[in-house]
Amino acid sequence: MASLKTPTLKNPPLSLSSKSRLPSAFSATFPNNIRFARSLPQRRFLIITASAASFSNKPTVLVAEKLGEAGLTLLKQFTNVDCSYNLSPEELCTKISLCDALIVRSGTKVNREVFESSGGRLKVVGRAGVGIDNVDLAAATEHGCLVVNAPTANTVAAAEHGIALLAAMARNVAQADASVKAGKWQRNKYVGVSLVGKTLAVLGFGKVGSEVARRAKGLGMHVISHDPYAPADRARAIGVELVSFEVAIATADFISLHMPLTAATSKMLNDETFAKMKKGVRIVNVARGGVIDEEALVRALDAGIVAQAALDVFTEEPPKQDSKLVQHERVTVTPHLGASTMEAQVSNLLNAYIHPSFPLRCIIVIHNCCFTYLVTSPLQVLTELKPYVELAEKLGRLAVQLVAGGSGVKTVKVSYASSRAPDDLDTRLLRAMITKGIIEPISSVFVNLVNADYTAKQRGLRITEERIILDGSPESPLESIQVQIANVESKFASAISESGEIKVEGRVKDGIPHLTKVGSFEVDVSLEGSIILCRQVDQPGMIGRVGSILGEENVNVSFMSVGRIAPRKQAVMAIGVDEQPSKESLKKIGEVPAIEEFVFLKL
Ligand SMILES: NC(=O)c1ccc[n+]([C@@H]2O[C@H](COP(=O)([O-])OP(=O)(O)OC[C@H]3O[C@@H](n4cnc5c(N)ncnc54)[C@H](O)[C@@H]3O)[C@@H](O)[C@H]2O)c1
Ligand SMILES: O=C(O)[C@H](O)COP(=O)(O)O
Repeated sequence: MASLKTPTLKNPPLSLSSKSRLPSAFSATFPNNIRFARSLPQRRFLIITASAASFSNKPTVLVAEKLGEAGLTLLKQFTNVDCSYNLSPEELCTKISLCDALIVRSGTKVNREVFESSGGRLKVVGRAGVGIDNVDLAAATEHGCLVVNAPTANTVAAAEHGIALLAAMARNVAQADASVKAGKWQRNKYVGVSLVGKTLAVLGFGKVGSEVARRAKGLGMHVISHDPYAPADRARAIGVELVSFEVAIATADFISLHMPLTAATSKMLNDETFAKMKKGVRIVNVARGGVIDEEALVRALDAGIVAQAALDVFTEEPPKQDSKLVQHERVTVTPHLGASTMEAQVSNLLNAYIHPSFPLRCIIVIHNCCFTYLVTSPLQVLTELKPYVELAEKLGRLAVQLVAGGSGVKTVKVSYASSRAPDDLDTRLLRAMITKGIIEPISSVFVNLVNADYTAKQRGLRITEERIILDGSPESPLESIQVQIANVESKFASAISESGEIKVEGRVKDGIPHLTKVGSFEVDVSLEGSIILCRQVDQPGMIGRVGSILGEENVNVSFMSVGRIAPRKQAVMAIGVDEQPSKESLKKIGEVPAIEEFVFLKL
């Protein structure tokens, strides 16, 4: 990561007209005229190219722990940055309701209370570092909040610290240093052990573990590793043999821990496992304190099973000053310094803000909730889908408002008609938006891609999807989207199709979502503002009568369309209005003799 610098501050923002200079793969226009990004072949990240002026309403980012200055400077161009360190849990909960994003390191507990206190405003938690064990991921998902980390920013720093601790422990550097400073000269007391030829077991052969292994090989150590999920060929490629946990701990002279803290790895080293280790084993932990049962480690040290330990991380941080483990003579400790190099501190925040995925995950998320979802797909696809995303949400909104009572929605069927091959259309985003459209009008839940499926499941809402393959040109991703709600009554009987479900269908025309079918009636009204649907007996003058009722109240009609079964038979009139008509006007519309039913729907 030494190649990561802070050059972006020197690069002028691209002008909005400079599209031709952007590699097409990363050229896209986003809401609020935010334009991202151009790639720099010589660097490994993308640059946010929106100028600060593009952001009319800057979101607020709470930076709760100290980060590199360069990254903060960059962040300040695009957001209002509130750097508030050492907040108490109560202070964090109070502040969070005013923030769109939160950036933390390992010292801040982002628990359920934090998400609950945010009142739905918090859209992204950025973890400037690797470990996300301090963030309640389930609560984040439930509250529709993305959690993003910077998984590679401090890999080398952590690996180097692991090696530093390994060597310092083997040669009693910290203890000898303290002794000399105390005026002693104890050459015999601090005789160390050599690393060369010794067996090192790396537990967790991920990013940090493999870098530690590589470096240990360079020191002449025999390196084995246990990692149930690591590919053996990746280990073999650097001369490391993957072995079982039992073999690893039984044969190692040194053990270095590099797995995440999870339910499965919690207290992985305990009385039972220490008992299976080679007598005199030495242990390094730069992963997470919780992977070791710390009391058991003290017992193993006292029993001589563990000769020495070097620890950068603790179950409780900072550990109690009188902790037996910390005070143990044969234990070397550092205050969670694994990521703390000058280089890693810069790259942490840059990784978090300039990494190809992070601007999309963070800046777009906090600028436009619709684009919360656009984090894992190529930008062109996302740009192309944008009007369909709007259409999907609006159809969901319309369909649920047509349900009598608005509740009891359990079964929704979505049909996507498209000329594209099924593999060519990822409908997750559309499904999430339909879910949002259905759930939000009838609840206080905030729905987005992160929590859509979870929220639907929680509410017992089953959404099935069907693809209708059309012949024709696959230029546009979709011809139409149809949303059907089964087993419910409608407050607008004409919305019930022949097969008994509430049915609405829409299309995108000239980039604008249109409602094109209600029940069995063809209509055509752009989905902007609000809509009045009327069923009437088809006869002259109806458009004029309703139009003048609305006109009297200065309600602007944006669109009108009539769908009928046959001349002079029943028809459905769809009227788009820019303003919400008063109750009186709606009552007057209902009193027009030819109108048999009507409904007002907010988009
Ligand atoms: N001390 C620090 O400042 C510091 C800095 C960076 C990373 N870390 C910590 O180091 C750890 C590793 O980070 P990383 O970036 O290498 O993560 P990583 O995800 O790349 O690697 C973790 C590896 O652990 C493996 N693993 C999971 N369960 C395991 C188990 N039961 N037994 C053995 N291996 C298991 C995974 O398969 C994975 O390969 C994390 O806990 C991280 O938080 C600490
Ligand atoms: O998980 C990590 O990235 C490391 O433990 C570093 O944590 P820090 O950002 O609190 O230094």
